[in-house]
Amino acid sequence: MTSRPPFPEVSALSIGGFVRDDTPTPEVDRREAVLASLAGTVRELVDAAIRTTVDDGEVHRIRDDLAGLVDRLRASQLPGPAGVRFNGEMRAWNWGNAVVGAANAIAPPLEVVHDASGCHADVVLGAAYEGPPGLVHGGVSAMLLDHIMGVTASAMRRTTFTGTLTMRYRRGTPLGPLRLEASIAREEGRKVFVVASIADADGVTVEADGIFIEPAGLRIDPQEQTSA
Ligand SMILES: CCCCCCCCCCCCCC(=O)SCCNC(=O)CCNC(=O)[C@H](O)C(C)(C)COP(=O)(O)OP(=O)(O)OC[C@H]1O[C@@H](n2cnc3c(N)ncnc32)[C@H](O)[C@@H]1OP(=O)(O)O
Repeated sequence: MTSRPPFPEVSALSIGGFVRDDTPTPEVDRREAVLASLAGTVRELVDAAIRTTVDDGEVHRIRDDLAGLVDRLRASQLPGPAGVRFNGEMRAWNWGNAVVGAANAIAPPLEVVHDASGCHADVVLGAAYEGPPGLVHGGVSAMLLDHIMGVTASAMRRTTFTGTLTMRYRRGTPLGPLRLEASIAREEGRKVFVVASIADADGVTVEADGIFIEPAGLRIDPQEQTSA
């Protein structure tokens, strides 16, 4: 669910940990849309479950119905997490990602947009992300900022890991519509210094700065990856 800037030459990319998978892009797009549709409904389910006031008997009947649906999904499963894959056109997909995964109902999902100064994302956080009453959980704020800062640091041309992440919670972040922004402050060798914020309609609620590091020896030429 991340918008893509123009691709650099494949040989210029550093994609440690990604798995080369030569599924054609139209097929990736088709399957992603199918799984996103399911995740959207599951996300609705999570919100509905949190906020339901139906009686106990109805809750138990719904639970039993859902257990049957889980069994149907379990009929064919990946052996582990979804991972991150990319094909020869550098179409990347990370359907299980906690923040942007198309198949992950836990992900809001964040739709990260690359812009002239870095990245931004508009998101609406509902009851599933609550910490203090009516406010976003501080760990959720950190998770979303970590992701958009990592995407900003990687700039779709290198792999960076979060080294240090510092948060300043200036005031409570209300559930509802929010805007995240991130930009690169400076770079020193393999270290990328990123600043970011979350804002509501009244201004910034959380500020973050982080050091994202391109690990030594993690540069992997995607041409050398075997199809999986
Ligand atoms: C097409 C491509 C698209 C890609 C899109 C991807 C988007 C993904 C978005 C995902 C977003 C989500 C993102 C996530 O969730 S990433 C998941 C959370 N992060 C981790 O799991 C990272 C775990 N740690 C490590 O892997 C290593 O320790 C790292 C990689 C961090 C460094 O290990 P490495 O062995 O390489 O380091 P080095 O010892 O050679 O030191 C190198 C320099 O760095 C300095 N340093 C070291 N550690 C830290 C530190 N903790 N803070 C500050 N600075 C540190 C050090 O002093 C030195 O500086 P200098 O002396 O040179 O000045």
